[in-house]
Amino acid sequence: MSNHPDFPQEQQHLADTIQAMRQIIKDLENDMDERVLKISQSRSKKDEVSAYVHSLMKSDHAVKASDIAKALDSPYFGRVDFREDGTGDFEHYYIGRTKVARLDIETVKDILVFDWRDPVSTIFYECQDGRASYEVLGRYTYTGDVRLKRQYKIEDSQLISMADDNILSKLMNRQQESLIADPFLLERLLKGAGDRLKDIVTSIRSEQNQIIREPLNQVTIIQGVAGSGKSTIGLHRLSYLLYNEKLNPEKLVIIAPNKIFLDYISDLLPEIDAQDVRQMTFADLAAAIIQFEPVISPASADTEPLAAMARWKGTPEFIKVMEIFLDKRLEKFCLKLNDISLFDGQLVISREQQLEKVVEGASVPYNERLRSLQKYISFRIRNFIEVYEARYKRGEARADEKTAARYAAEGNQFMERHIAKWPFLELLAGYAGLMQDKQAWRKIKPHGFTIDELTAHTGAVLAAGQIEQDDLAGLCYFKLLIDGFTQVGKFDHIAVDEGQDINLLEYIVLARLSRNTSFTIMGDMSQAIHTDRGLTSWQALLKDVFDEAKCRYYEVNFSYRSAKEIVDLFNKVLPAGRSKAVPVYEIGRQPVIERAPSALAALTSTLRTIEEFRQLGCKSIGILTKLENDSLKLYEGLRAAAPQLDNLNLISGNVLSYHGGITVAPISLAKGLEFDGVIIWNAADNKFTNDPYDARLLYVALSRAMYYLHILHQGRLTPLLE
Ligand SMILES: Nc1ncnc2c1ncn2[C@@H]1O[C@H](COP(=O)(O)OP(=O)(O)OP(=O)(O)O)[C@@H](O)[C@H]1O
Repeated sequence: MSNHPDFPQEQQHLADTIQAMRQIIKDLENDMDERVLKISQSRSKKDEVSAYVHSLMKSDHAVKASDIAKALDSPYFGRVDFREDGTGDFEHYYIGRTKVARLDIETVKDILVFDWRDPVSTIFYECQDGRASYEVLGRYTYTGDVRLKRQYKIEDSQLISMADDNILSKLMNRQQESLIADPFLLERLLKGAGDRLKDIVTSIRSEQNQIIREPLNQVTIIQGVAGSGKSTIGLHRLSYLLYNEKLNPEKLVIIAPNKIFLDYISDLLPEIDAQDVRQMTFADLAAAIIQFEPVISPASADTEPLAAMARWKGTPEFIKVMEIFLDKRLEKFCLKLNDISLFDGQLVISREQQLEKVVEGASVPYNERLRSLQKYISFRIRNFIEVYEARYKRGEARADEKTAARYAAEGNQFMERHIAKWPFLELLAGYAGLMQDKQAWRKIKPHGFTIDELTAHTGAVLAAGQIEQDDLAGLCYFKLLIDGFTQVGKFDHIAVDEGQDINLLEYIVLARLSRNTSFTIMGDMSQAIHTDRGLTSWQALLKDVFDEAKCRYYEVNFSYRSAKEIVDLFNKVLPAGRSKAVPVYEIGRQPVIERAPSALAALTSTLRTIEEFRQLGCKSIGILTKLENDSLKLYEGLRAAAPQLDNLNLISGNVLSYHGGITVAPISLAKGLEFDGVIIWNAADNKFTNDPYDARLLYVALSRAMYYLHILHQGRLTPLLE
């Protein structure tokens, strides 16, 4: 690539750019010095507005100077030559991670490098067969010819290599032989998993670019096969939205399945300027809503009828029960309301007046209704006493000090006694009460469990001071109905990863926290491996939660993670009717399937394979088991058999961070992660039957591997792989 005929020219361009960048940094620094002077001059003239503007500009320039300085090593990675229809010459646009522009921008030539998130950069990512267009502010569209698309590898301010026009879209038409010929992408894909998810700014594909640049205020759903870059695209989209919509990162949140996954994506966020975006699991969010850290019951609902109950608790039907419960309670309260007569009959608050206060407003929370009546009564009483006191102080004949004191005491006493009997609801007690109110459940016709089973089970867990994972959404919604979401502000955008594992009620809670129903939801229905929670289909989500929202649904089927040999294998275990993954590169080594006559033999083979993978250059190795217990035993077995193994880590439910190296993990917790090499600990037929649940679990396991896969089975091999 360095023998490209334009190489010397590009070297010169790079040198010129770097020199210009240094000059811009100097100009920015000079400008900052001048601003310091101007700030103090403005202050001495008591012109705080000017001082404020100068200090804003100063900090803005400080950030720019630091960003440009960081970009000196590698100012850009791409270039496109574009001529808008109806205009004269082709313009060269250089694309990098940071915008580099002179202080005064008079023409486009003053922008030396465009940020990858700028509208024009779309040409670089999406140019198809010599034509491209880009949109600015969602209103202006520029269309034209693309003469050249060029990629660069620049390190330490030196041009290492370059290549022209390798557009995946051309290859996409050749589905049969869809392997990518783009050397830059190939190099990137062969780089290995490393410890954390990586940014793909330099190699975003056309179909990914479209998703990243979807408008803010809509529900964007990305359904994609394993390794298709859903998490990566979703996070780049956040970066794009922050940059273009000028959002406050604190108002963006990523909801991910567990802490391990959050740790796994943590390195990528600063790379794409999204480090301040909030990151939490649904349980974290629930704790913020209900305002205490719940003790989650360790028992899992993986057997029927517990799983069926847990599934049901994630449906909108549960809301109906809560509403009936609260409506009835409010109705009962209203029935008990009577005219209030105080102060020798001089103050009467009629039942109708009180009722009006209680039923006022459409979606006022239950406790708030009571509180508003309380405030109203208290106001009327205070008002009466104040007016009476004023009358007596003015010396009016029919008012005296003694009566004023008596009225004040009567008012206070009344408020205390009267309100004490009101049925205000505390969250947990109220939720427990819901489980005891048979009337509220009357209309529910459950499948796979009885209402008595559900209410007794949930009541017992609550009585033990615990909460089940599957009650969190219900508790949040109950909180909404009784107090509202007063403590958690609304988010400008919510990104949900592994979105298939979030149930409808959880989505309903999230939707109530979203300012403009602005979501990016990434997931894969083929990876729905929880029997007790999650979605049954994206259609159900669109219909039951987002029926009134603007929605955009994407399917991505290219698998960028795994080599063709691995993709071919995991495609085999996918249940019929599911979209197959399309591989984009191959490695030339088939996965190995090995029968181990005993657990000891499997352990020996695991150690041998680890060594072999290391020889092949694997930095990260995953050893995956079906169950968490198996992982624990295997980890201990490996520790005992090979104490010298360095960086051997176990992932279990209470582990919060991911360390890379050799990871022993149950498949459910390895979801979302990837490894250079994967060993499946036991793919025997008694572990993975023909059941669709087992098929999905195995699919997740196999698709964690980038290059190498070794499948052990103790006993007969699972029919899924035969
Ligand atoms: N355009 C791209 N250029 C380079 N690498 C890419 C690109 N798109 C995706 N990848 C790589 O593909 C791998 C899989 O990406 P990611 O983990 O985001 O996929 P996913 O769809 O969320 O996977 P899963 O659902 O299986 O967890 C990552 O290593 C990512 O860096």
